[in-house]
Amino acid sequence: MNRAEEAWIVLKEKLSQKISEGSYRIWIQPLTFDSFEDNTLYLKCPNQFSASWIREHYLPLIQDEIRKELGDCSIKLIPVERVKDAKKRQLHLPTFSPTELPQPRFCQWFTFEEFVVGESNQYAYEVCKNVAYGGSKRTGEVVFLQADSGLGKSHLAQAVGQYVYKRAPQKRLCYINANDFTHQVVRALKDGNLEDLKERYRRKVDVLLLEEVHSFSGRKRTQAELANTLDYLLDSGKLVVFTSSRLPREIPKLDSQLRSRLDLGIITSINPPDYETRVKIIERKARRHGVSLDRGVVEYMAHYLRGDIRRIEGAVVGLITKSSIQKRPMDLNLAQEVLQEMMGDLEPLNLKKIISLVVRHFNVSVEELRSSSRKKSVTVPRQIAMYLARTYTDETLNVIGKEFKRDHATVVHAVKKIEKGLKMNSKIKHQVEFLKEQLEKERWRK
Ligand SMILES: Nc1ncnc2c1ncn2[C@@H]1O[C@H](COP(=O)(O)OP(=O)(O)OP(=O)(O)O)[C@@H](O)[C@H]1O
Repeated sequence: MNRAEEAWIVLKEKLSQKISEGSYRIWIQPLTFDSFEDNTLYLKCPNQFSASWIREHYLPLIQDEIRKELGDCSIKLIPVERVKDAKKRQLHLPTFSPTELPQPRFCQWFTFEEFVVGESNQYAYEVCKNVAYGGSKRTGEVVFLQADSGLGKSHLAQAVGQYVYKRAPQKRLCYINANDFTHQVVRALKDGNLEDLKERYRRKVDVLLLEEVHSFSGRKRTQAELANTLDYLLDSGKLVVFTSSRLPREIPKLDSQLRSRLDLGIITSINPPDYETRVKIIERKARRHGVSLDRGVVEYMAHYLRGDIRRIEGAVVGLITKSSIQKRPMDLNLAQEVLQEMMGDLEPLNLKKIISLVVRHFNVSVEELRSSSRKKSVTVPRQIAMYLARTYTDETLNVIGKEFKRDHATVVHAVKKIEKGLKMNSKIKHQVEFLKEQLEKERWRK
C-alpha cells in the first residue's frame, strides 16, 4: 500500500466522525482509492450521480482533509460504471504489437442503434452512418464532427468504428485522441523514429478516428505530421473521422495546411437536443437500466435538463439510484429532488429577468418593446418576450400585456404566433430555443 492509499484510509476514518452515519454510508463509504498521479488523488465512486453529489456536498471537506495528509493536491472522482463499462464493453479488436498502434477501446453502448436521433443531430448521424456503411463512392473520406461537450461526438465516432469492425473485421481501426497523438509524435521525435510512426499510420490504418482535434491548437509540429498523414490516408482511400468542440475555422493557432485539409471533409455540427429528443433520450437511458418511467416524470426531466446529454444520463441514473437506496417510488417528487441536488435551487423567473434577457439578445431597448413600433426588429422580440413570460411565469395575460402596454388579446396572438414558428424549422425556433437555454442556465445558477 502506498502513502496516498494509506492517507485515504486515514481520511475516510476521519470523515466517518465528521459526517452523519447515514450520509457516510451512502456517499463516502463506497469511495475507494484508485491511484495518485500528478498530485491528483483518483477515487472510484459507484456512478455519475454519486460523483456529482459528492462534488457538490463533500468535495471541499475531503479536499481540506487530504491536503493535511498529502500536501497541495486535487481530487478526481471516477464513476466505476464507466470504468467497468469501458472494460466490459471493450470490443475484441485485432491486437497490434506494442510497437504498433493502440488497440481501440470502444464503449459497447456507443452504437448507431443506441443513438437517439432528433433534429439536432440527424445530419451528423446520417453522415456517420453513410460513411460507416460504405455508402459513399468517394475514395478517401473525412468527416468532421463538431459539438459542445456531451452532445454525442464520441458516441458517433465510436459507432462508426464499431460498425466498420462488425461489417469488415479485417479493417484496421485506430481510435485515438489528439493528446495521445501528440505524445506519439513528440516521443517519436525524441527517439528519432518519426518515420516509423508515419509508416504505421500509413500502412496499418484503414479507419482513423481522431478525437478532440481542437487540442492541436498551437502544436505546430504535430499539425504538420497530421496534415502529412492525412494526405496519405486520403490518397489511399481511407476513412478519417475527427471530433472537435470547435469548427476548423474556429480553432486558434491551427496551421493553414491542416485547416484546409480539415475543411475538405464533411463538416457537421451537433446541436443541443430539443425537447422531443430529450424525452426520447430519457426514456431510452431509463430502459437501458431496465426501468420504465412515468410520462410525467420524463417530461419534467426533459423540460429542465437541456444541453449536455451526459447530465441527462446522470439524472436518470441518480433517480434510479436514489429510488433504490431510499426505497422510494420514481415519482415527480423524487425527480425534483434529484434535479435540485444536481443543479441547485430553482430561482423563479420573473418578467423583469425575461425582458432583460430579450433586450440584451436582440439589442433593443425596453422602451422600444413597450412602444407602438411595428418594425419587425421590435415586434419579434416583443412577441418572444410575451411567449417566454407566458411559459415561464404564472403571470396572467393581463399582467403580461400591461408590461408591454398591450391588452391580453395581443399576448394571446403573440403566443400563438411564436408557437406556430416553433413548429416550423424557422429562425424564431432557434432564437427561442437559445433564449430558453439561457433562461434555464440563469435559473439554476446558485
Ligand atoms: N443522441 C444520443 N442518444 C443517446 N445517447 C447520447 C446521444 N448523444 C450523446 N449521448 C450520450 O451522452 C454521453 C456523452 O456523449 P459523448 O461522450 O459522445 O459526448 P462528446 O460530445 O464526445 O462529449 P465530450 O466533448 O465532453 O467528450 C454518452 O454516454 C452518450 O452515449
